[in-house]
Amino acid sequence: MSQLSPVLSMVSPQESFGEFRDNGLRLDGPPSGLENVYDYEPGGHHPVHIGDVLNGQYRVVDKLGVGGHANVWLCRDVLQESTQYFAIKIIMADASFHECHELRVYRLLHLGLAKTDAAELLCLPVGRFDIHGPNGCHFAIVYPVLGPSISRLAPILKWEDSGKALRGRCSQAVKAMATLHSYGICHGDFRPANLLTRTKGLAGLSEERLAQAFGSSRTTKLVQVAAGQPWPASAPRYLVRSVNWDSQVSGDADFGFIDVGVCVADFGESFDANDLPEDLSIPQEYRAPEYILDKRLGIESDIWALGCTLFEIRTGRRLFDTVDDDPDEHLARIVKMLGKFPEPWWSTTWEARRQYFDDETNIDGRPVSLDWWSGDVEQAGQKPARVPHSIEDALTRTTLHDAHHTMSRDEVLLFSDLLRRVFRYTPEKRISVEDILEHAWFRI
Ligand SMILES: Nc1ncnc2c1ncn2[C@@H]1O[C@H](COP(=O)(O)OP(=O)(O)OP(=O)(O)O)[C@@H](O)[C@H]1O
Repeated sequence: MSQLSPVLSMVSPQESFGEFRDNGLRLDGPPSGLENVYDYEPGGHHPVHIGDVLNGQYRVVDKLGVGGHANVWLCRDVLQESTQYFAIKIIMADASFHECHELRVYRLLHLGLAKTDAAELLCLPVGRFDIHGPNGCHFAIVYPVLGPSISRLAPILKWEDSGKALRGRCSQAVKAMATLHSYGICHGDFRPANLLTRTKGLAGLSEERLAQAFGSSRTTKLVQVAAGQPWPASAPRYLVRSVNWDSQVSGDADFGFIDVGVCVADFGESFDANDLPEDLSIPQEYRAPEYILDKRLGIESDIWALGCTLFEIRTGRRLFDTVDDDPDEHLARIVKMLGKFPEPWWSTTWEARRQYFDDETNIDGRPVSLDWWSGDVEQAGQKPARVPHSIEDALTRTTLHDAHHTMSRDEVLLFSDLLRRVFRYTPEKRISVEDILEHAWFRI
């Protein structure tokens, strides 16, 4: 979910209050990978401890992830005789309101997607309940348990032919989007972080065995800044670090609980292709130029994000990596790689263009970048340009020194051909998701 509630949409707690938000607690350890301590207050996260039973049915066994507006807990269904695990996403109280974006996933259920062959490619909810706690009322959505993001697989799995395996994951990603598009739904936030792997072998596994597999004592205590106060009901006694999937794959060919199939999650930004939103919270790197420049969204902007995602899955690198999510730098990187924008974008719409490129192109028709642009030191004659000047160049560079993502010259050419069809500036000329699936790159 990437949507912001009225209260939580404030830029950052620090900026909004002019000082650090403080609930009187601090972590007794490093904060990396943990939710914000100050989000444990009315309107924020529900305080959870390992062993808590949610809704009289789900015992919390571990933590699966931390998002902008929710924590995801690994829970065992205590009402079932056989051991079954679920992922329970508990949304912050201030984000648990009727139009909560997380609930958009139910549109997929209403359309009957759970009954299609493609259902296993989509992370669909299997239940829902509310939690009334000290910080308010929280939506809790029950999902199947998924594994790590697809983009982390290549370095941690020891595939014999990682090229083939990664193209297979790409094909599943395309099929998932093709299914959504065939139902008139755009995902809206299609990117590797929202493409998780499925899991296997969890059903029937004891909690002890699970704890052994993921390791215990991944908690960090919370302590009170001013000692002697009563412990606030709004906060847990400790925060829990999310499961470390790497521990599941450090061994041999057995990938532990990870099933390498792709499952698309997070439909919080999804929209109806016939009822387009004005805004989207997809991160800058995956935004199509027509959205950045014209605020135009549609099936084609989903396909642009899919192209970025395919590149990232296959190469392990971001295609358009920007510093500080700067839209102008992003556009400059796109132009550097794909060429001059059409009018009126080039001369009028993109106001900052003259900070990056000359008006005229060179004799090859390529845009001439201004030499002081920090993203491109080509003209200083010192180091090679840091920004790739074509898709082919990007593919060659990113895979050159990375054993997990090496590509043959033939594959570079075929994959560049596919991506050039994806990254057409005119949205209507962009390749459709069905035609992507037919491309020769998938048949290498
Ligand atoms: N079904 C699931 N199974 C296992 N892990 C999950 C599942 N759903 C989410 N996660 C993990 O929890 C993390 C947080 O989930 P998610 O990104 O959906 O939260 P969010 O608050 O909606 O995020 P944001 O608003 O930042 O996009 C994910 O990055 C993922 O690692």
